[in-house]
Parts: sequence; structure tokens; C-alpha cells
Amino acid sequence: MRIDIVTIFPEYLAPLDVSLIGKAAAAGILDVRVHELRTWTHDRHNTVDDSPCGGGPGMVMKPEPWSEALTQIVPPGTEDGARLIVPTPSGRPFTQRIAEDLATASHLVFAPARYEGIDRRFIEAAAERMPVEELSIGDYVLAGGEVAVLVMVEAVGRLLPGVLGNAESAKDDSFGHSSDGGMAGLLEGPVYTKPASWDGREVPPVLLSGNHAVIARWRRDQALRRTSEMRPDLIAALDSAALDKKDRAQ
Ligand SMILES: N#Cc1c(-c2ccc3ccn(Cc4ccncc4)c3c2)n[nH]c1N
Repeated sequence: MRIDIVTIFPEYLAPLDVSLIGKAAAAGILDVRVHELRTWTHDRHNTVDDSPCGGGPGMVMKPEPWSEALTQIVPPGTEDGARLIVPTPSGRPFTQRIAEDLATASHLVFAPARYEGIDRRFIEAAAERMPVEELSIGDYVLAGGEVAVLVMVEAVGRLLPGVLGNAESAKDDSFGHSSDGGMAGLLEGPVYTKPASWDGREVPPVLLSGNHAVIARWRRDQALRRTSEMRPDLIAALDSAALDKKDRAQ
């Protein structure tokens, strides 16, 4: 997968050079390219913004630099497999399902804006060339989209084959809507490791029993408990077939 990120703060994306994504890029699984938006300005001040038409607070990002950037990154006729992702507080909620969908793309272009956002006409023009996703990473207000790009690139990148050391762990994700182990749509329960006793606190004996069927049942019960406590909305959303009556009674 190729990932292009256009921003006026390239240094904000430096964390993509480390850990999971950095290793994937070094292994050739990911081709991550960060671009300075001002590359596509032509005035002496490298202007990327202007006052909002109709008045109002702040500034709006001009469509021209973004359009020139996108045209160079995705030249006409090469749009197949390319998707434009625009982080915005007014976007669709970014979820694991969306991450899984984006992980199937061959080329993602991220447009993290600043100020009050990008002139709408850029989005409209881009949507005539390729799919455009306007996404939000949560119900709070940030100062720009770069943080959202870091979140989305990690959530998508970890799903790509060969990125996670143990491919299984991606299947047991929280919010994992995967069908594995009957945990679909539930939050992960508690995890433990050695030592068996620490600070006067014991690892639940069931986890040391070696009885994998009992352990699996215990983990599912813990996942249900955790989900009911932290995200009752997810319980309500679970398909009844996925949740037998016994579970509902808990
Ligand atoms: N994803 C996401 C986001 C953002 C976000 C994303 C991109 C931009 C570009 C500019 N801003 C600042 C701004 C613009 C308009 N209204 C309020 C603030 C952004 C915020 N805020 N909160 C989220 N969950």
C-alpha cells in the first residue's frame, strides 16, 4: 500500500517513521510519503489560506494548492485503487470497520487541513476523480487533521499482512467485528502475564488451568462484562444471533 500525506506541518507526521509503521515502511509493506502543501503555492508568501467568503471567524484553506498536490500525487488516469481521506470534525465516525475497508485500498491520500478546513470545491472536484471519505476520529475538536492521520494510518497499517508480528492479534481487536472466537463486536476483556502473584494480586486461576474451552468461555464472559460496563451501546447493537439468551441475562 502507498500512503501519501499532504500537510503544512510535515514534522507532525515524524512518528510514522518509528515502531509499527516505520518497520512496515522499512520492510516495503508500506510506501509512506509526506508532502509539504506549500510546495504547490506560487506566490512569494506561499499562501495556503484566505478569509472565509460570507464572513465568519478564522481562515479557510485555498482549493488551488490542494488540487495541484492531488493531481501530482494521483495523475489523471491513475485513480484506480486511490482513495482520498479528509479528516474533519464534521466527518463520519472513523471505526474499525472503516479501517478494515481502507486496508483493502492500494493507495490512500490523506488531506489533513488546518484553520477552518478546506474550500468545499476541492472536495467536490476530487470526488469526481476518486472516492473521498470525510472522517472524524471522535467527538472533540482538534486544531487540525494531522493527529487524525496518525490514528488512521496506524489503525489501517496494523491490519496489513506482515505488519503485526502475530497476525492473530489483529483478529482479537477491541471493537473487533471479526467473526473469530465469538467475540465479534465486543471489547477485549482483561489480560494478564507472569508473575502469577504480584502485589498480593493473583492471576485468575482459570487462566492457569490449561483448559482452553473453559478459558475461552471465561474470556467471552469477561468481554461481555467489559462491554456492558464501558459500551452498553455495543451490546444493544449486537445481532441477537451473536448473543444467546444466557449472555443477555448476565
Ligand atoms: N478527524 C478529526 C477531527 C478534527 C479536525 C480535523 C481536521 C481539521 C482541520 C482544521 N481543523 C480545526 C477545526 C476546523 C473546523 N472546526 C473546528 C476546528 C480540524 C479539526 N477535530 N476533531 C476531530 N475528531
